[in-house]
Amino acid sequence: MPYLELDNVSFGFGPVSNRYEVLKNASLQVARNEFVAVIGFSGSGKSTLISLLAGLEKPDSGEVRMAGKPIREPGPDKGIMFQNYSLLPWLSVYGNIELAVKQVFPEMAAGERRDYCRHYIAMVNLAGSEWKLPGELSGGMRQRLSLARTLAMKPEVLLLDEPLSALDALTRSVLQDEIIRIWEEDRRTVVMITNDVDEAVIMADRIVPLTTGPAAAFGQEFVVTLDRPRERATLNFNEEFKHLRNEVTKYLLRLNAKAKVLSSTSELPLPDLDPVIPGARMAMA
Ligand SMILES: Nc1ncnc2c1ncn2[C@@H]1O[C@H](COP(=O)(O)OP(=O)(O)OP(=O)(O)O)[C@@H](O)[C@H]1O
Repeated sequence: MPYLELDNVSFGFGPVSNRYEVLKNASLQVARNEFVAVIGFSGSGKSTLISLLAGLEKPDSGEVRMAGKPIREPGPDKGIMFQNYSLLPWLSVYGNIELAVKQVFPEMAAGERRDYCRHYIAMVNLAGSEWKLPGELSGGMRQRLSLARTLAMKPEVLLLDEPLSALDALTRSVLQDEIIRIWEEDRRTVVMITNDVDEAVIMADRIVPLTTGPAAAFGQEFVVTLDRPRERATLNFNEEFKHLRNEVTKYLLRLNAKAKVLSSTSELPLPDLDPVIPGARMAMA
């Protein structure tokens, strides 16, 4: 049985009469402790997918399930990490983590909580910065803090919504390695949204493209069989890595080309308005 599942899910925004359909009949199955990367173009519905998996949105039809039960609301069993950090700016590194830990483990004794928070701060290499405010941290450090906070809540499922997209290439690769190192030590079920093919191949067990919207669904999936740990320095010379990267890229380009053809041949409904003629007086009813 899959651990996390989207079963024929459709979801849109707006009133029924004029609904913008983001996902249509989308189905995805994620095994327990699997690391799945969902890749897609901007606007295809990736963040919407994360909101559905987190229980922040409900499908119009179909069902989203975790461990066989419908997901009805957000909860600490589903940890989300957004690209914009969502940290509390008035709390220190330690304070941000402690607040989350207090919410999830209210019965934890003060001494144990201190050690627990420090453990996660050290895990993401932020020891020494624990009394700094988010505003005093670099973008990469904020992402680390956001990751530590999510992990400290011990969620069963990690939902990562383009967690590294705001970072420069170097910091991004350091954090990719860090997320993988932590995941390998303490495996969880992960769904990571990304728009970066290399990131998906380096990190994931499986890559699932989202077709271009509207009415997006999941396309052809790619299984990543590269051994772990994956050594970034040697991957560039690895034939399997290069082949997979090319295949995923080619597939995404085909999807994009198909979407362009469809949008150029589909008819656009125009509003039924009288043209405005410069200089003409408007008739008042
Ligand atoms: N609250 C909303 N109300 C109406 N439309 C929305 C809302 N949120 C998203 N959309 C629309 O739904 C579609 C999918 O949005 P979503 O944010 O899921 O895409 P995305 O793939 O995550 O995009 P990006 O990669 O640019 O962040 C877009 O066309 C967007 O305009």
